[in-house]
Amino acid sequence: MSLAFSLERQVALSAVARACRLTSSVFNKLVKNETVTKDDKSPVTVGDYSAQAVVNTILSRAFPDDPIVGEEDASDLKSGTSETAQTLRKRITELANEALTADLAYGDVADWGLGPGQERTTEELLNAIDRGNHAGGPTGRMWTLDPIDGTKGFLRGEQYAVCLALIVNSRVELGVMGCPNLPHDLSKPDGPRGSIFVAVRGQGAEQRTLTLGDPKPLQLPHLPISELSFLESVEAAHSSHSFNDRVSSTLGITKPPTRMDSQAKYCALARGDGGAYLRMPTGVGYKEKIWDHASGSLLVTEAGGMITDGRGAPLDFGLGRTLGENFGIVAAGAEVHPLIIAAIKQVNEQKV
Ligand SMILES: Nc1ncnc2c1ncn2[C@@H]1O[C@H](COP(=O)(O)O)[C@@H](O)[C@H]1OP(=O)(O)O
Ligand SMILES: [Mg+2]
Ligand SMILES: [Mg+2]
Ligand SMILES: [Mg+2]
Repeated sequence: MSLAFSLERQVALSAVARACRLTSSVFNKLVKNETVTKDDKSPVTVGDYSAQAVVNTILSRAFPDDPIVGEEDASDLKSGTSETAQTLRKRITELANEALTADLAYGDVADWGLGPGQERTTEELLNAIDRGNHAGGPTGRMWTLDPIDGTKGFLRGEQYAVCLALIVNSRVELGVMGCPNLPHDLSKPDGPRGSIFVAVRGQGAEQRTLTLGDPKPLQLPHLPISELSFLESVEAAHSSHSFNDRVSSTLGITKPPTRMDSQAKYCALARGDGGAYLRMPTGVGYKEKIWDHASGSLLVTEAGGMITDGRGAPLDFGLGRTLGENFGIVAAGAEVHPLIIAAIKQVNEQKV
């Protein structure tokens, strides 16, 4: 008898591993005009588009009936007539095809449309990106993809993650994250780096190499307050650093926060770095997206930790493309999590 979601896990690992090779190689070659600004003022690069094209192409071939909720869409790319738009389309086609046609590697199956000779046309690849336009919702199977989470970190040469999760009836069942720049040891930032993380509900969490070898099970250690350090965003606009400071003081945490872009924070947490991830909104109005938390939330719970919003409510992945009214994120070891929720309440009460 095979384990639940074993095929989905194999496909997702293969897709994320290929996307990570693409994003790592594109970083060194990015040139002017390969990064554009979206309507919400956030950046998107040829790396984000090509990685979404690669992952969606593989998913569509392996699971043709599964909808995908992906961050990027190709409408501007398809309609653009400028020289920049034409260059972007050409680059995305080259990069995605390079990744899709690379030799079969560990776990790959040629039937997924991979390997030499499996080139796609520009139109096919842009349509694959747009397979990510699903609206989400409470029932059925769906994948959610952030092809580059933490694009600002990616552009700085710092942390980012390729994040893919399978949601069934609002519940995350499988999560895979590739972190090409994450140091194996955070205290040695110039040492070896790059890992892929995977979790399946009820089957635990593990860390592997970027070529999917050497699986290591992950278990969140119990860290006393004296050893805790909050994992938080680099970008001050994405989560409130000052609020975290106040929660930290309330809890008696003395270690400085560890700032890191993207869902790499969940990966660091799951393997025992930091001990807690706190993300409180900087203002009203921003709704967290499901692709920004689905894979990370399962990784943390399968490593023995807990995750809720800032008020202690469960994250709701069945409301559409966003987490709806969930307010902030708290992820930590099971012993520390309730203490953080209590400290947040205390800080909020002091404010009024
Ligand atoms: N105002 C905001 N508040 C919270 N998160 C945001 C905000 N704007 C963008 N984000 C998202 O936060 C995530 C990165 O988080 P972090 O700063 O912790 O790395 C990205 O997915 C980013 O979206 P985007 O992918 O569009 O850049
Ligand atoms: Mg992204
Ligand atoms: Mg993101
Ligand atoms: Mg983005």
